[in-house]
Amino acid sequence: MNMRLQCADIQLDLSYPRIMGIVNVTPDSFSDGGRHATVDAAVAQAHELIDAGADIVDIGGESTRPGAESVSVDEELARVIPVIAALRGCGVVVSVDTRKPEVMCAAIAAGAHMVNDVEALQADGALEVVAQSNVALCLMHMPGNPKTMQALTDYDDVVVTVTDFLKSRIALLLATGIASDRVVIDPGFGFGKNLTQNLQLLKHLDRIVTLNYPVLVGMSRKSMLGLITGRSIEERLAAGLAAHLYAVKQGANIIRVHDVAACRDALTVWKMIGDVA
Ligand SMILES: Cn1c(SCC(=O)Nc2ccccc2)nc2c(=O)[nH]c(N)nc21
Repeated sequence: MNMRLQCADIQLDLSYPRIMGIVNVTPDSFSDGGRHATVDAAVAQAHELIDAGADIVDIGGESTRPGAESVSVDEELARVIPVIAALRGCGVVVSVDTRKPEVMCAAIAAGAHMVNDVEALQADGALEVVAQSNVALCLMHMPGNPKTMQALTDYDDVVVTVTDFLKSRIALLLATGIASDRVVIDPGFGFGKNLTQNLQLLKHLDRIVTLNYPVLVGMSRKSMLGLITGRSIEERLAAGLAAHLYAVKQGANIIRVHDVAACRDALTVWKMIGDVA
């Protein structure tokens, strides 16, 4: 696996696991509802996560939870672009979490270093937009779309299906001329997978790691953890740390989390063990 991820003008050293902090710029995330307040709160949240040790902040304007309402291009632009612009020069990798090529284009122009696309750049025009840039690209597996994915859990072997999907997306990007040191892959925990399938993807994550690209995983607060522990969304930190450390043990390189400070401590312990003789 290439140990340095090209994120526009930032090279991210992946010789040890990195943390992607989650920033939701969705009014439902902040009680006040007003967009200006939402943007300001999101910028403040990003700085909090950076201070807590995030190596990447992932700025998302459209919730992709099962059955979530889709957001117009203009609304998503109005939410995420001001936040990305405000983070210019913040010192960490700024990622835009979007499926829309128009949002990718504007985000890259506003200074984003990475595109995190839960649909793996399948939207018309997405490939062309990112091919003109040097941003890092996270390709995640999701069957169908957020509205249909939960009905699409009939896999013969979920690990084979996900691995084959990621292989095909990588091949397409390389054929488009995109440099391999920009590509990150992600099995998409919770996207069109039942509990058993999520656990199989975690247990056999090494088979995705052997594709020889950096692997990003995101299980933070997700329902798979709730199903196992019975905990509510606010109470899933311990379960999330356990799951993410198992993924790191299997070779995951980037962990997408809400609770950056806790994850930082867990990965600091991990790194110390790795660095000792
Ligand atoms: C944007 N995005 C998401 S959003 C879903 C989520 O956090 N749901 C959720 C959050 C909190 C509680 C319950 C569910 N998950 C991933 C992921 O696993 N990988 C990559 N690359 N991007 C991702």
